[in-house]
Amino acid sequence: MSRVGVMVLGPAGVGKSTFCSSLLNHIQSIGRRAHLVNLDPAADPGEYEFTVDIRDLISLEDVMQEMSFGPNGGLLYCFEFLMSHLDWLDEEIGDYEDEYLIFDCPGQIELYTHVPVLPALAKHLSQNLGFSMCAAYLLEAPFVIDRPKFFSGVMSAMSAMILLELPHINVLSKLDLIKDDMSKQEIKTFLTPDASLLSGINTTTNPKFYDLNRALVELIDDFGMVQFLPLDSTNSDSVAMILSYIDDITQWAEAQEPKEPKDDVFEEDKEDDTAADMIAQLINQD
Ligand SMILES: Nc1nc2c(ncn2[C@@H]2O[C@H](COP(=O)(O)OP(=O)(O)OP(=O)(O)O)[C@@H](O)[C@H]2O)c(=O)[nH]1
Ligand SMILES: [Mg+2]
Repeated sequence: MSRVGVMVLGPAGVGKSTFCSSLLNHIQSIGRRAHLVNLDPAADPGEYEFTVDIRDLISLEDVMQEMSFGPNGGLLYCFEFLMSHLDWLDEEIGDYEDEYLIFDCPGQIELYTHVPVLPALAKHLSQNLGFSMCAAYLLEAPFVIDRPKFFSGVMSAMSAMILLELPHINVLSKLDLIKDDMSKQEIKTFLTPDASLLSGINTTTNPKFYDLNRALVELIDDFGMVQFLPLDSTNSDSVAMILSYIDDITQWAEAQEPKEPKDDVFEEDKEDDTAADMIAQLINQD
C-alpha cells in the first residue's frame, strides 16, 4: 500500500494546472486512482474540480480585503495560515491509499526559492501522513528558448530542487509551440543542458558578462542534475511518459503487489524503451 504526492511547481502561466488536469485524466484512464489538491488560494473559481481545495480554508481575495495585503503578501499569509491549520488539511486528505494526490501550486517564484513553507508542507505530508512525495518543476518552452531566460529558469529549477529536497523532475512544457521552429539538436540542448550552451549565451550578452556566463554554465554542468522531460499537455503519450518517471522516483511500482522477478525485468525494459521513444518522437527524432 502506498500513496504518492506530486507537487506541481513552476513560474506563473507555465501550464501547471493544465498538466495537473492532464495527469489526473491519464491516471484515471489507466484504471488508477488520483485526486487534485488545489494549493493556489488565488485560483479561478470553478476552473477545475478539486478534491481538496485551500480556498475552502482561506482565499486570497478574502485576505486581501480583510487584512489589506497585496497579492504576494496575501499569498504568504494564506500559506502561513495553512501551516497553522494542518489538522484541516489532514482531515481533508483523509485515508486515501494506493492513490496519487496531485498538488497544484501557485506560480509565485518566491515560494520555490527562499520561503520555507512548501518544504515544511512536503515534510509534513511525507513524515506525518506517509506520502511518497516528489516535485515536478515546469518551465515553458516558448519562454526558455531565449538563452538568458533559459539560464534564469534553470537556476530557479535548481533552487527549488535544493530547497524542497524531494525527488525531482524538470519538465519543459508547451513543447508543441516550438517543436516545428527549432532543430532537433537545439531542442536536445535545452533538454540536457551542458557546457555547449556557453557559445549560445555569449552571442546574446554583453562581453562583460562572459565570465558570469561561464561560471553559470560550469555550475549547471557540474551540478549534473538538470535535465528536462518534454511535455505537450494535449498529447496523452507525453503525459504517460512523465507519469512513468514519477512512478519511478516515487517507487510507486515497488509498493504495489509483488510480481514474478521475470515479469519485473520485462516491464522495466519496456518502460525505459517507451520513455526514450516518446522523447525522440516529441522532438521529431528518428
Ligand atoms: N500550447 C500549449 N498551451 C498550453 C499547454 N499547457 C498549458 N497551456 C496554456 O497555457 C496557459 C496557462 O496554463 P495554466 O495551466 O493555467 O498555467 P499555470 O501554470 O497553472 O498558471 P498559474 O496558476 O496562473 O501560475 C493556458 O492558456 C493553457 O491553455 C501546452 O502543453 N501547450
Ligand atoms: Mg494554475
